[in-house]
Amino acid sequence: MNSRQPIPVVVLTGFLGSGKTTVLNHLLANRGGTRIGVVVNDFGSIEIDAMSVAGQVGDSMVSLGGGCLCCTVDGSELDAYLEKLAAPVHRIDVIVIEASGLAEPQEMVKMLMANENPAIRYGGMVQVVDAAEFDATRARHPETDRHLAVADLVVLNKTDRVDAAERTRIEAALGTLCGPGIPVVGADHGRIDPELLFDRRPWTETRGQLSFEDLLAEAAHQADEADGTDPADGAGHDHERCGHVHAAYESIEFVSEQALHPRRFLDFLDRRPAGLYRIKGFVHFGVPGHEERYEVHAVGRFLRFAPGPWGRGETRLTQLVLIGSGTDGPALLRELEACREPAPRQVPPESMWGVLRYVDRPADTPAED
Ligand SMILES: Nc1nc2c(ncn2[C@@H]2O[C@H](COP(=O)(O)OP(=O)(O)OP(=O)(O)O)[C@@H](O)[C@H]2O)c(=O)[nH]1
Repeated sequence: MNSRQPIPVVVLTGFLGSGKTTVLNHLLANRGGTRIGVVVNDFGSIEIDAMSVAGQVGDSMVSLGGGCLCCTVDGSELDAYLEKLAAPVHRIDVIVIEASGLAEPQEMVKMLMANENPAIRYGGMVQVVDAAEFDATRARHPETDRHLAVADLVVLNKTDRVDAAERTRIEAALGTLCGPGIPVVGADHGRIDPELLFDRRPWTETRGQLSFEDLLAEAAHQADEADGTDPADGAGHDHERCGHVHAAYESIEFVSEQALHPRRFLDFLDRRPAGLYRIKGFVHFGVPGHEERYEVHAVGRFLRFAPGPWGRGETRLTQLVLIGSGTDGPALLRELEACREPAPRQVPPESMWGVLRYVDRPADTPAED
């Protein structure tokens, strides 16, 4: 008999680029001995979020790319993964679902409420809000207010990007938009107290995180046994007709084995159209002295690069996901192709200066708790 309590499933939502992956990585890094099951839902088919989370914790999650979970017709794709994560053998304490930045939170909650698996229970919705983009996001998407009204906890993230008066103004606005008594927690780089989401176990009880390979192997096996369909293939999404926020957005992917020229790429970023709201991914410049993998994030006009090591044996690829509304996808791809550089070793290192202006210096980077 299973005497365990149902495992809470927490939904982490928030508009494109608000900081969901940053919050999730912070929780994973500060989980103590708690075992967290993670479901990451990327909008694009290149799973940048999944890669960013995996890099943080050593591949301990399930990734559902290629569309918003909220459009899954019957929720069975999600149910199958939750069932897998909730199996007693994994001894998971809490499951966190990072929704895509364009997901409809209410739909996700409905799907979880309808789940009849006694091993899990809905554990609440955390909405991440970008303080610097608060007004712009609400203007662009009036649905934001409706999403806030159903949140159980609001994380007002990127407080480092607004001054005290602006923060007070946003907190007051959130106070009226959120349900009565809903906590609004300010955060810089997603650093919230993990206890807000789950009871942290002491490190002495640590049993390690679940391996991604374990999950995939078992999921593939179950899919074979069922009807031969792959639960990770994103089937069932109907972005055109669902009427959700993401129906107005398109996602474009760019992959290049050739390096990108730093100046040409930065020019591309400087000229990016206003409708191209989000860019994320990894860039290979290959310029002498700058051979690292550069993670890039653009959120509205905000731009950051973060250099880091390539994984062992990892192919040096540029992989970008561009998400926008009313953008000309083929033209953007042509512009990116023109950024390719066949001889990066011959590119002078000072060509990187423009990129380096957007790298946070160590003093800017918050220390972990
Ligand atoms: N200045 C500042 N930047 C932040 C903060 N939190 C996150 N960022 C940066 O914002 C960018 C987007 O953060 P993510 O965590 O990837 O956002 P997300 O909500 O997961 O993005 P999507 O999955 O595309 O919706 C990254 O460059 C982060 O480093 C913060 O508190 N302050």
